[in-house]
Amino acid sequence: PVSCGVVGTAAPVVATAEGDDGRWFRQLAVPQGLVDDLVEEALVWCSQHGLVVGEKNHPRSGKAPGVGLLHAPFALLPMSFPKVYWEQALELAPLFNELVHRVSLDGDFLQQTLARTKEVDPFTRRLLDIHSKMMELNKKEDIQLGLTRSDYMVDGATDKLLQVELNTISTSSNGLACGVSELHRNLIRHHERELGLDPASVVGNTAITQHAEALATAWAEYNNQSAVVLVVVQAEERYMYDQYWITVALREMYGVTTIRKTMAEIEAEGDLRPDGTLVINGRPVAVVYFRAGYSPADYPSEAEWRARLLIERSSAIKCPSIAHHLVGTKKIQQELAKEKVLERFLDNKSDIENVRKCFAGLWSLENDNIVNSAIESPELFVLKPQREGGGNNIYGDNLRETLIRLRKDGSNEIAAYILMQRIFPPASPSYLVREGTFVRDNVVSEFGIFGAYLRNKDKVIINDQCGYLLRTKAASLNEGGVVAGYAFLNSIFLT
Ligand SMILES: Nc1ncnc2c1ncn2[C@@H]1O[C@H](COP(=O)(O)OP(=O)(O)O)[C@@H](O)[C@H]1O
Ligand SMILES: N[C@H](CCC(=O)N[C@@H](CS)C(=O)NCCC(=O)O)C(=O)O
Ligand SMILES: [Mg+2]
Repeated sequence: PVSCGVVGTAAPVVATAEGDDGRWFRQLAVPQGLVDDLVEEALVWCSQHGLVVGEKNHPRSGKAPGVGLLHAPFALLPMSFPKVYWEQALELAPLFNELVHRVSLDGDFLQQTLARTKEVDPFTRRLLDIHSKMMELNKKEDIQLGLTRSDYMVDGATDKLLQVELNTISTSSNGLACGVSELHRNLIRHHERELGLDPASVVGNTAITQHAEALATAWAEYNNQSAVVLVVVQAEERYMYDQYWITVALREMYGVTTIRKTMAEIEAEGDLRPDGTLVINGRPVAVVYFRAGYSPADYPSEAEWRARLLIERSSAIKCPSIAHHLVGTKKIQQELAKEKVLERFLDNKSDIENVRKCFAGLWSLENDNIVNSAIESPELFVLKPQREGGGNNIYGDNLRETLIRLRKDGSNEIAAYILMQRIFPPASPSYLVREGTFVRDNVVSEFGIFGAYLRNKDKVIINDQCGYLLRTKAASLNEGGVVAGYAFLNSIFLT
């Protein structure tokens, strides 16, 4: 293993990503002769149970449901996952929910921390402008709904569970994640003897029911029986089936109506009543559930920014509010990792310790020692812009060249990025299925716990974990993400 003289934090000793050092993280073993049958059964199951995405080559698969379907990418069988990490992540969920809420209340902290980024990153600036307008209006959000997801990787060198990021907007795969654990249970049930695992060992996923419950409870808090839940979506959405799992459950379990609108449609069809009610074509909106709006691509014109401002100014419950959205930026993640900052937002010492324990190395580019280390050993770091949705990070030689360019230019563009310690999870062989065929590859996994936080003034109505997401990808890949096209949906059985 290579250690690097990274100053200012425990030197991350790098475990090799090659070879099978999976230790406790292993796909359930499957007799070689059974693989083809399992793949065929799994593909049939996906088709019959809506574990599907829109097929990217089909012209209308992102426009109309039921058109151009393809099974979602999945790992053939579940991954063993040590109970100790599962329990640690569960315990952290309500702490991160509370942290997000507390930080979202400190408008000055958000504005100051992002002030440098604002100068060089137009997207973050537009979000901050809406946030500062709300501060000028002294806009209070009595009812707050946060549907978060905290993503982790186990660092192979230290066996520590380290947070990759905290998502506060459009946390997705909450629908499909449930499907893949059902798929695995089904396969194991039909081959229990050959696979030697009790199907009940596959950890059930409560993400659909708990997200629906949180949205329905927020809708009830708004207390207008004729109001709807507005789902903000992209015009082209091949992940719509993940979203429909939540909105269909909302209707079937709670009788709550949802409407799907793009930001452009909201600008064209939306209005504010004098009492602040947001109406879309005359229908009052209780909750705005953002499944878009997290990326510059979601704001192709000023119309979309006007829609975001209209929503923010309204009395609708925003999931998330602009403040909650900003808390989820990578810059804030990096700031919260600085000494003594958590103490500003959390009271309980052991809570603070538990949160801090899962932080990986996180630095701004003003830290010359770290930038030098990263130029010297770029493979030990990840360079991150303030972007969400997967596929945005910079690695390896590109990371080194970017840092050298930024240093040479002496530009304040450095404030658009953060540097993060690269985490090397233990790798192990696994069968992965995409577009009807399987490959066997050495893989690493990223484990996310969804969180739901609902508060009405001082009353905390929900503060809980609400299901999980395991994403598995080839160990040779830098980037991750299912929508971004790198990772496969997976499930776990505890060991
Ligand atoms: N510190 C890290 N170490 C290893 N891989 C990382 C790290 N940070 C991000 N990644 C990889 O990049 C992917 C995207 O990074 P992330 O910070 O989650 O950005 P996004 O908000 O776009 O999802 C992650 O899913 C993971 O696969
Ligand atoms: N199309 C949008 C996708 C929204 C989206 O990319 N969300 C990010 C956090 S911002 C995320 O949670 N990604 C987990 C699944 C993955 O790995 O791709 C939607 O369906 O809402
Ligand atoms: Mg991510």
